[in-house]
Amino acid sequence: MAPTATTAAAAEQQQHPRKAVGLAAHDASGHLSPIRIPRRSTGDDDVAIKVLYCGICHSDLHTIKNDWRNAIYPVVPGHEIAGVVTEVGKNVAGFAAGDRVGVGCMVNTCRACESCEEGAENYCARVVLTYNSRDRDGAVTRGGYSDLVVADARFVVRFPDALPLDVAAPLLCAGATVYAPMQRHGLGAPGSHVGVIGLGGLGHVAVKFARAFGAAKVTVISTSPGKREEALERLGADAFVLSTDAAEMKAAAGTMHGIVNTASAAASLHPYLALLKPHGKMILLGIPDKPLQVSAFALIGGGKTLAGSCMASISETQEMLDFAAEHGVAADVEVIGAGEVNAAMERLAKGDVRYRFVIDVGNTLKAD
Ligand SMILES: NC(=O)C1=CN([C@@H]2O[C@H](COP(=O)(O)OP(=O)(O)OC[C@H]3O[C@@H](n4cnc5c(N)ncnc54)[C@H](OP(=O)(O)O)[C@@H]3O)[C@@H](O)[C@H]2O)C=CC1
Ligand SMILES: O=C/C=C/c1ccc(O)c(O)c1
Ligand SMILES: [Zn+2]
Ligand SMILES: [Zn+2]
Repeated sequence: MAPTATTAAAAEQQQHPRKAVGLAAHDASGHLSPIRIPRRSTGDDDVAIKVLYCGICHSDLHTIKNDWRNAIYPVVPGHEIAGVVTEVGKNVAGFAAGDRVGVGCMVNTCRACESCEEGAENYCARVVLTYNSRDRDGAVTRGGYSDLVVADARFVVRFPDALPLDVAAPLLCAGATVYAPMQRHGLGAPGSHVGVIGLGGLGHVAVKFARAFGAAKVTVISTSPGKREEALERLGADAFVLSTDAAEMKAAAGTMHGIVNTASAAASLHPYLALLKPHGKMILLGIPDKPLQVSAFALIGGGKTLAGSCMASISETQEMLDFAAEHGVAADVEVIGAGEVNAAMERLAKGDVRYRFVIDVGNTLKAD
């Protein structure tokens, strides 16, 4: 006999006896409201974390609005989770109570496939995302818009002391997601010219990492003229191209060794691919709700590469945090209270954030 909703809930309650408070969306309106969520007891390989901050990634907005048609409601988003360890399981050696730790985009994998074996967990076909995924026990994962998370130690990273948690939380997704492919493909390497499409959460951190890598030139390609001055005066970009300005796009054509594409909405790739030098690479990170189209000539002409990249491995994420601490890279954040999260989502949808909202979970998300 198929389990009913009540038997499934009872089973989850038994497996997950702890109660946490979170923020959940119950439908594609994306409206977030308080919810009590079950959390598992701290297992032998687990780390229990008191959440202090959680970044708001555009993937959170895509998911609660069901842009990708994969929402498992109620969705508790959040995969830029920063906090302190409260308890560790008996097999956990690398973490102790009081440690400053984070959880990013994934909380489990199959641990046996080629990707897992080579430390590329982010490419495991059975990766379990921090939220909106089914874990191996069948429970739906719920993310860091909550006051407590319990995660396997394999998927927990440590914040260097030099990184304050509020500005470091967005590095767990935005930072890791741009750092990993930029390193893998040499984007932003010394002597190179790198372009960044989309000056948002991922984009502004990509500019900072390119600067820190020693890029010869960093160009922001943006739909927002209002971001020009800040990109040039404060974020460290050398040039700013307004993508809606044909003359500016023409002047930049054929000048870039690589481009990091973080656009969150569907846009023709052709004008952007034209910015690449011959044999240039575009790394596609943005996940619009509609498929992208590309003509063969846009890639064949010039021998250009279009490559996707998904999140980052745990080792790449820890390497990125250590690099960021050493080179003074952190996110530009607007810290908000839990009660402001719906207004923040509306602003994020309009690109009205400089450049990452971060929820002050520790001080503002509490059980009634
Ligand atoms: N591949 C992966 O593993 C990951 C993918 N993502 C995805 O990356 C995307 C960006 O995430 P995030 O940085 O948090 O989002 P943000 O909303 O912070 O930034 C996205 C930026 O894209 C630009 N943009 C928006 N619409 C358009 C458009 N029509 N054409 C061109 N540019 C546009 C805007 O920049 P501007 O105003 O300068 O034009 C905007 O600020 C999302 O789709 C997210 O789901 C996120 C993390 C991991
Ligand atoms: O925002 C970070 C993660 C995005 C993402 C990667 C892979 C996948 O299947 C998703 O649903 C989201
Ligand atoms: Zn994300
Ligand atoms: Zn695997």
